[in-house]
This record gives sequence, structure tokens and C-alpha cells, in this order.
Amino acid sequence: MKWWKKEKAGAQAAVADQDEKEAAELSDEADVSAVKQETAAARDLVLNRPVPSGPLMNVQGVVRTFQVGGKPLHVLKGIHMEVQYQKLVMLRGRSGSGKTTLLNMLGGLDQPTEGEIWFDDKPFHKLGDDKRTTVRRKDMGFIFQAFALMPLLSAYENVELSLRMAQVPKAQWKPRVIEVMELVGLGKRMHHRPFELSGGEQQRVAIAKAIAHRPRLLLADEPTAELDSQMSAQIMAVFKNIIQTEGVSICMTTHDPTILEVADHVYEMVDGKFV
Ligand SMILES: Nc1ncnc2c1ncn2[C@@H]1O[C@H](COP(=O)(O)OP(=O)(O)OP(=O)(O)O)[C@@H](O)[C@H]1O
Repeated sequence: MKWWKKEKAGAQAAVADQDEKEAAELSDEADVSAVKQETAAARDLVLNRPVPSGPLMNVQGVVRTFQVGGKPLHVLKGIHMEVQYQKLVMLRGRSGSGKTTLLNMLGGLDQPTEGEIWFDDKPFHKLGDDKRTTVRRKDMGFIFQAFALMPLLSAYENVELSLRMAQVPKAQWKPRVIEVMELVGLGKRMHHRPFELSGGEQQRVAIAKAIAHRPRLLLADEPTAELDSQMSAQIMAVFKNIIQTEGVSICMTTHDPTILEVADHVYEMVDGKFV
């Protein structure tokens, strides 16, 4: 497991005990239909956001060099790319080509040695740690190869946890969790725990969790790597659906040539550069 995946899992574990208690307090008797209307209104607001003509994310000349044993290791060697609003972008390349390193930059989990990353017309590469964390929590969602779900919490509670972490007001949790679980096709299985769900279903819970707080950008590192071709196709169908219904943009890495056709744009990475 890569370090930033561990960091995220650790942060979630720290609040898990408290979350389990609070999740138990949720009552099924709440007036779901009234709050569902509020949620629909919030979604309309998101979808009616004006879509600017420029890209959501613009990467210019990004270089990332690590120092390994006192020697420079050049992993990214001048990356230029764009993620347009409400599009699906794939980063394809062999293991070790630098895809995850680039995804870490896009998500603000690491910073470029050189170059610029503009997010929503703001210089993301210039922000300090705190401001980057704020942008990440509010406007970005992450999906990982290992599903990063809390095993003791139900699918519902896992998604609710992400709303708590994004500091979404508690009154919105229930309708929003139900909405995103229905969106990923798990409306009838949301009270199951991860071990009671298939790999594809667990990944759909992870998607629900990543989009629940209405991010603008979804970053996914090999989201279909552990799935068979049928489940991978389902995940890609969910991605296409949430671009339409949630107005999100997606950037994902993949090794899998069979899913490339659903991308709006594919960047092929070889040894730290696009070809
Ligand atoms: N923090 C780091 N310190 C030193 N080297 C690193 C660091 N992070 C990544 N690397 C190196 O950068 C190279 C690219 O790694 P990266 O994980 O980005 O590749 P990848 O294309 O995502 O591979 P995979 O598909 O296997 O995940 C590798 O040689 C890796 O060892």
C-alpha cells in the first residue's frame, strides 16, 4: 500500500470508534422525502454551476525528482496535461512509469519540483499545506485500488463517515448517503458491511464515498485493477453516469487497455513523459 493510502486509512481509523456510535444514532424515522428535496436542490445548484471554457485542472511542465541514496531520481520529466470540466481522463502506462506520482501531484498530496498546477484557475502548486488540504477536502474525491472502506462499518456508515470528515452539516447526511448509494446502484444493499459485498460492489461504495461531498474532481488510482472485466465495465458505467448526474470530472490511472474506449482523453505515460 502506498504511503498516502496508508495516511488516509489511518485518519479514518482515528475517528472510526466515534463514528460507529454516532452512526447508530441515525434514525430510519427521519422525514427522508423532505430532505431528499433539499438534496435535489443542492444537486441542481451543482449542475447549474457555470462550466468555464478553460480546463478544471491545467498542468504545465511538471517535474518531480526524488533524492534516492543522495542521487536524483527523475520520475516526472515535464508533464503537460489538462482535465476539462465534466470529462473522463485516463493516465495509462506501465508499472513504474510515474502515474501514481502524477496523481499525487494532482491531488495535492505531493508538490512538483518544477512546473505549475492550476486548479479551477487557482495556482494549486503555490498553496501551502493547509490551503491544499482545504481544497482537497472540499473539491476533490479519491478512489484507491484497495477499497479503503472501514470493515466494521456498513456501506451506509462508510459513506456517512466521508460526509462527516468533509464537515457537511449532519442534517444532510442521510438524504445524501441514500442518494449516492442509489446512484451507484446499491440502494438495496447499503446496510451491508464490506465483507458481505462483492469486489465490484465494494468499489461502488468507494465511489459513493468519494463523491458524497460533491467534489469537482475525482482522482482514482487503478480503480478497476482488482476487478474482472464485467465488474470493471460496471465501474466505468458508474463513472460515466456520475459525470452526467453530479457534474464531476474524473482523472484515473489504468493498466487496462479494455476500458480505454470510455475515456474522453487518454494520456500515455512512458518513463515520466507523455508520448
Ligand atoms: N517518494 C518516493 N521516493 C523515491 N522514489 C519514488 C517515490 N515515489 C515514487 N518513486 C519512484 O517513482 C517511480 C514511479 O512510481 P509510480 O508509483 O508513480 O509509478 P506507477 O506508474 O504509478 O506504477 P504502478 O502502476 O506500479 O503503481 C518508481 O520508480 C518509484 O519507485
